[in-house]
Amino acid sequence: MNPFAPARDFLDLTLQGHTPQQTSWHTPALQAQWLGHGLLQLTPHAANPQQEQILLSTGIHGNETAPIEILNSIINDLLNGALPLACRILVVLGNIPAMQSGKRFVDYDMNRLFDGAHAKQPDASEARRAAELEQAASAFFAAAPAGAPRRHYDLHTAIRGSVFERFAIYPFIHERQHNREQLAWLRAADVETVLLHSKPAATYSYYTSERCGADAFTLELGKARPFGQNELARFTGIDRALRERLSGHGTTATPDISGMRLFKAKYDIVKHSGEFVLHLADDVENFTALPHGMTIAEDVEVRYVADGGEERILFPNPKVGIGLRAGIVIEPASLD
Ligand SMILES: O=C(O)CCC(=O)N[C@@H](CCC(=O)O)C(=O)O
Ligand SMILES: [Zn+2]
Repeated sequence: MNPFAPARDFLDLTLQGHTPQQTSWHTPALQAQWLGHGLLQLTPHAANPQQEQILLSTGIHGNETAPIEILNSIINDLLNGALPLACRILVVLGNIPAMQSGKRFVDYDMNRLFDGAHAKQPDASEARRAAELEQAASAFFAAAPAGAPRRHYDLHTAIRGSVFERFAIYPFIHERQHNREQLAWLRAADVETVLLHSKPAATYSYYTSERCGADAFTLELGKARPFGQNELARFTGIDRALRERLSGHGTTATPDISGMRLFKAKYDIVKHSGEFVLHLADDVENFTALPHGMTIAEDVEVRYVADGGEERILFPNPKVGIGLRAGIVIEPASLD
């Protein structure tokens, strides 16, 4: 039986904006619960209470389609029994109107609206959805057995190409250590570069890390392309690693993170006004080194100048809204 019929599957149903005829059903291996548009919870019948609780989100930016396709294919395999499920998961397809129109966002970048920031943009269509996604994450983790590890992988692709093709962003954490087992798993997923954020942010991964106690990551898995135009062969590492983790085989007792490239955020380049100018061409890739003394960007009363020769640029984007981050200057780091 296909619970999403006449839609093909969960993604198809979500893009069509339909509600399934049944919102809760069983397969021989699991219970599925459709919790709302783009929200699907799967619980294995034979759950070990100490097993991980994993939130998998994607489509927070509607044009970042490769991870949406990958996650949908994993869901299909869990539902049809081709892939065993060992842990309770919540799947979130984030910005559905933006996915339908192939855009990063409709009114406002959703990944700047979490941790309460939605209250400051009440007119943006994304504000209500960000509040819903916070609530979905909080309810999912609140219902987890005490002591079960909590994870959140927020899957993205980036606007620009990248010197290091795949990378993770580790939200700023308070009074916790960076989780080496998680880093080793990322390495096994071919994600060998990690940016350690240095301050709180209004992103979904910061929200679940800070408010839900999850080991949370924003994963940048390649370059953003429209549905159907992704070279899925470039995403086999994360596909394999997620499948292993969900079926209970992903953890390593002796985490090895040797050879991983670690960076930390030094400061944000902020677009303060319409006068903002970025002195980096459109084809400059993420992680490009910034020579000492180079003017990276200028705005009214501020010049951003590279210092020391070890700095690199991440997410340069002069088209962001005023007041938002137009790039991050990063530098090499080591673990605490
Ligand atoms: O390619 C870009 O310029 C942006 C890619 C992207 O969406 N990145 C995330 C990173 C989130 C974080 O800093 O944790 C974002 O900008 O929301
Ligand atoms: Zn994104």
